[in-house]
Amino acid sequence: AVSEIVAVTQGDAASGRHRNDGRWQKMSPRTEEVQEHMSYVERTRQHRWRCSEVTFQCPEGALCRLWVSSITEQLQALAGRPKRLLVYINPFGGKQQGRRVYEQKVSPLFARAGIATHVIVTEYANHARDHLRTQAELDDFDGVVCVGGDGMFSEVVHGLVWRTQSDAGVDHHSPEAELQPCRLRIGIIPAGSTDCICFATVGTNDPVTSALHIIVGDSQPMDVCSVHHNNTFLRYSISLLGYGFYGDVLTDSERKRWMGPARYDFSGLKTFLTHHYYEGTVSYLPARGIMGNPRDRTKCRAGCLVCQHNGRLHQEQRAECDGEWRTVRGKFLAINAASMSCACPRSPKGLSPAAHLADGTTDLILVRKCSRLDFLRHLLRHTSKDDQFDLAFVDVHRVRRFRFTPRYCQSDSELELDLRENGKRLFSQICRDHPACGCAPAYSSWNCDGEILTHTAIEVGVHCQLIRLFARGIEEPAVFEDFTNPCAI
Ligand SMILES: Nc1ncnc2c1ncn2[C@@H]1O[C@H](COP(=O)(O)OP(=O)(O)OP(=O)(O)O)[C@@H](O)[C@H]1O
Repeated sequence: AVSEIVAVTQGDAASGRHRNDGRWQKMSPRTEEVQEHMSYVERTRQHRWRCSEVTFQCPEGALCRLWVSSITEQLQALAGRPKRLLVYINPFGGKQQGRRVYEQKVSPLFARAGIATHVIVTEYANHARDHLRTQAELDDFDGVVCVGGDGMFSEVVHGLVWRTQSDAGVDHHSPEAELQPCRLRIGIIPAGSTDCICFATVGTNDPVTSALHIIVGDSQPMDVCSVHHNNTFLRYSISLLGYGFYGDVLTDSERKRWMGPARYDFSGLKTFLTHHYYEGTVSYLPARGIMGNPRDRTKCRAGCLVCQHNGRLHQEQRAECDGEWRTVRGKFLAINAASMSCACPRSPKGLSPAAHLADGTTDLILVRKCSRLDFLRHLLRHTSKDDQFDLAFVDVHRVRRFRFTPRYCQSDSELELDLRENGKRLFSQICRDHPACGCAPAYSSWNCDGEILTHTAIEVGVHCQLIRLFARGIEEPAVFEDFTNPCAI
């Protein structure tokens, strides 16, 4: 298909650039012949794309020129293809190969496709975010590309969403604000350590594949959650918000950066053994009248009908967003909000296998206090074919908004009521206020896409299809279905 051609150029058979390996090459080379070189997308294993080349021999220069100009015209008429890109490279992401990856694998492809670039190598954390917020001349570009990992992608999302709201005069602090969708698409050239967003939107973390998705002008809408505390904006989340287990794992692993990637397994095991639970109140607004539910076993894939249908509903019936809030109080080992499946090679099914990238909802998973053994059963089901939500102490709800208040933040009158209901709680409350006594801490932290939030009492709203990526979703159903890896939790 024309849409998967990268570029065509005219060569000269006599120039020494003559290639004899084109699959459709029919004519015997003659010195007066001219050649047309065509580069195109070829699919290989595991969602990887390659840029392959075919050479056509043409006996007449005029005919060849006609071919080249006609195909080039068709390529230029493809509306979604970017012509000018703003590129941010994190030289320190992952294995610190961002610069090399871009220069050797990506930049030559962009040049071949006739894409002009403005490249900025970041000098400090949040450089890309701050540049996008204030200085970047966004009108000059068709997209923003980040070379790095999920942290770098998050920076670009924060910069671009902030700038879009600021330009449109939207107050992003208000949890109820209707945010403006971003005009520019975002491309991710994976050069991080986890590349979770690439796995979710492309199916692999291969720089050439991502570059080709950018060149052909793919577009994958994505929801973004905004996280607030007391009507103040805290952060955006694209993949996972986790309190309790995943918050504690992150807090502990941050203290052990010197261990390298092994720190996640170490902190995971330690947090599991510690088995802390946290009291609090979760309120949520269920997503009503939409297609799909968290346990229907459908997977979000390229051209996802659930995302298309629910995205349309969201656009047409904004009133649906007002419904009845529900409240759950209790002791939780984990509270997770998964805005996408969060599947990656380490966790083949992900936290919520049927979650969607762009349906305007997040899957709120509540794991209530249970025994260590039961919690282990729940965790192990993330790597098996069994339903991880089919357990008495686990609830999952597809929601549009939610709030969490840890118990120590509850109002005095609520605490008093609790104390009257159960005198024993007085002792536990005293312990919480005096952690020196060695009992369990009263509160955990929120893990927001790998960053620790500064507040525990939060309000979260999902913004349907707020951003678009240069991606198309995973093309086939089978991906990372390797349930043999016991570490994949
Ligand atoms: N020049 C820089 N110096 C220091 N830190 C930077 C610089 N540029 C970006 N950063 C920060 O580095 C952090 C990590 O980068 P990145 O996400 O690219 O890699 P990673 O953490 O190894 O991968 P992943 O996020 O996929 O695990 C980001 O949060 C980003 O804000």
